[in-house]
Amino acid sequence: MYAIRERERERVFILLIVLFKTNTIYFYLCRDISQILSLLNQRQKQQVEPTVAAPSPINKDKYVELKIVDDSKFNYFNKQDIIDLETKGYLVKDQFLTNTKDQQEQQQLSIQDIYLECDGLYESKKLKEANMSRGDGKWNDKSIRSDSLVWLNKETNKDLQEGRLPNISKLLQRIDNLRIELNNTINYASEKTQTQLAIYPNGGRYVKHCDSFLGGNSRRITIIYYLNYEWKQQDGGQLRLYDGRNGSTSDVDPIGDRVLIFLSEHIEHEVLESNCDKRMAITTWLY
Ligand SMILES: O=C(O)CCC(=O)C(=O)O
Ligand SMILES: [Fe+2]
Repeated sequence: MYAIRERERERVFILLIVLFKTNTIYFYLCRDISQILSLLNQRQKQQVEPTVAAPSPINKDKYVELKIVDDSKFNYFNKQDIIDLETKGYLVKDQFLTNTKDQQEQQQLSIQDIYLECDGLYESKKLKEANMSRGDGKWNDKSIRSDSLVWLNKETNKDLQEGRLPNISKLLQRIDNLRIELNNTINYASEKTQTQLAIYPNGGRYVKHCDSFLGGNSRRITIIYYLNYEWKQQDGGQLRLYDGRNGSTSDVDPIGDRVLIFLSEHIEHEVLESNCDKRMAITTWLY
């Protein structure tokens, strides 16, 4: 009798030890999982503000100093545009395709034809989901950046090289004329460019960011050509521009045939939620 009780006590004791140990293991497991979760959380927070702050303006009135050296070369731009770029950091030009002094240019191109070519690229799956990169990290999170894109650089894009995108090619030439005009009128000295087509699906957005990193690449000007020629207010997808000096914001509607130009290094911006089927824009960066 006594021996049986002794054995039972032993069993209970062993059971208690086992329970204690499994609890300990459970405790450590929980601790590790919560550490992993908090690390993931921290990373997610970093993703929401993925860029370093934009550099300060040279003074409170001007982001940069742009000096007009030859105003006879103005075609798309005028003196006020240059002042806007210096002081507000951005400017908007509407009816881009027809608003040129060049008579021939006015006739040549229709936004519908450009849109159709872009849509063709999308439908033939030439666009890839965009990544965000910062330092050596790369993220792909739809709630942060939801567009898909294709690079439209002549050096690398076969469709452009082989003449399959005649309307887009003409548009790119017009956009490049802006670069040449800046070089001629304000000595901008920009030789290198980079261009992409980006399409946002319904519900898409791109959180606040800066196109150029301090001490990183050297994108100086962002030129965006909007393609939604039937855009309506309820389609949303405005580009919110932040004024780093006083925190004020300006929302630019992504209206078709509109060109938005801003200082890549200074103007932080955010694509607000888009509610149309495909929000399309072609963006060129001047280096
Ligand atoms: O499409 C836009 O309005 C801006 C897109 C943008 O900010 C970007 O691609 O860096
Ligand atoms: Fe951007």
